[in-house]
Amino acid sequence: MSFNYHRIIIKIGSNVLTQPNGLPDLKRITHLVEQIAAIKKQGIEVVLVSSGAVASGRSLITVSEKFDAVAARQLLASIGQVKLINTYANLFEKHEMLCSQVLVTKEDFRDRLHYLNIKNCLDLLLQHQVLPVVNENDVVSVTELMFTDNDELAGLIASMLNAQALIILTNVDGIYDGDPKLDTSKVIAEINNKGVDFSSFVSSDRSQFGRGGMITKTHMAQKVAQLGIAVHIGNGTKENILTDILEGKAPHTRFIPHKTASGKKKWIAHSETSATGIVEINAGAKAALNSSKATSLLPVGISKIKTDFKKGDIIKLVDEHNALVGLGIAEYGAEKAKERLGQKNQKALVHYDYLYLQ
Ligand SMILES: Nc1ncnc2c1ncn2[C@@H]1O[C@H](COP(=O)(O)OP(=O)(O)O)[C@@H](O)[C@H]1O
Ligand SMILES: N[C@@H](CCC(=O)OP(=O)(O)O)C(=O)O
Repeated sequence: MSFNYHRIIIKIGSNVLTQPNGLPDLKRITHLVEQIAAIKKQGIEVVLVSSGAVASGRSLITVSEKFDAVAARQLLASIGQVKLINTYANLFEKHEMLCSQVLVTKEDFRDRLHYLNIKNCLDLLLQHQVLPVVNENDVVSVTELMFTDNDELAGLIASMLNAQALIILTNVDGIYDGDPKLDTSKVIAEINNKGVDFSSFVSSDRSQFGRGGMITKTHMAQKVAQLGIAVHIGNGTKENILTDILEGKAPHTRFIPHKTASGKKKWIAHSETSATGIVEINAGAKAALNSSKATSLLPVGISKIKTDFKKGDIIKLVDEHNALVGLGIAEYGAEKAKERLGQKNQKALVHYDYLYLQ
């Protein structure tokens, strides 16, 4: 089955771009650029989220063991990003294409204003037929402010730009139903329903240079597919993988997209770290919100206002075990919410249109 997209996000992991010795694999990067150029020539808009700065840095400098991991990553990424982006610029120039560098940190998405600032810039680049090459800026983003990895960043970009698909290239054929190293394990071709428990067959093992692992990939892929964006996970080391995935020829894992969510819901879905308030909802409200009927969060379903928040803030909805149920925009502040706690016939605290369910 081939796919007819007009805007896609392509994420390439470190292990696809590097040889086993950690040096950049120029032959493979060249082949991937050829494929991306061919896709762009079909009129498909592409944003590339590329790891590999740290890996490129390793090919240029040796870091003494005495430096901690954060400092080493900053040093390697600062040096390596120059080499990485220059490699892309020179290779795309051969196809008469212009690429650009977009380095971001999680902080750049902290509120709607900053989020829209990045969105506007990426939209402008695409309008000018430029290929944005996005990467997390490891030089300035420190541990607590970092994305888990570029999979998370790629999922955010796909949602922000209302892409039809996110293609994630890693060093295995897709998500296996067991340990990928075992012959008995098979690639799962399609994943449809949210809430699949991947922990029974996705291990926390990461590839040699990967940062997030398959667990972060699957969680991000489920969230993005739930927002209405198809997610394809395939093997970036295979010949013609990108064009073959689009033509439905390559074995890989596809997360089937659900109903397309609004732009606002997509933003809310990626705003957990900027949430200020936390409200605990009761079992009845949890069941109602997760039913097929569009339901707002009413005060009658709230059991506790756990933290302060203002009207318009992003708030977390948690259950009695403090597990995240969803995120939403508060229609009024915590004080008013406390006054209305448990009451019937009161205005919704979170309207359905501004509610994202995990
Ligand atoms: N069930 C699974 N299916 C596929 N890969 C898995 C699974 N469980 C763990 N993995 C590991 O996840 C790795 C890919 O994730 P990661 O290291 O983050 O790569 P990348 O650099 O592409 O982001 C694979 O190399 C594999 O070792
Ligand atoms: N900004 C980092 C990204 C690291 C990362 O997410 O790696 P991976 O898990 O291989 O996609 C770099 O360029 O090395």
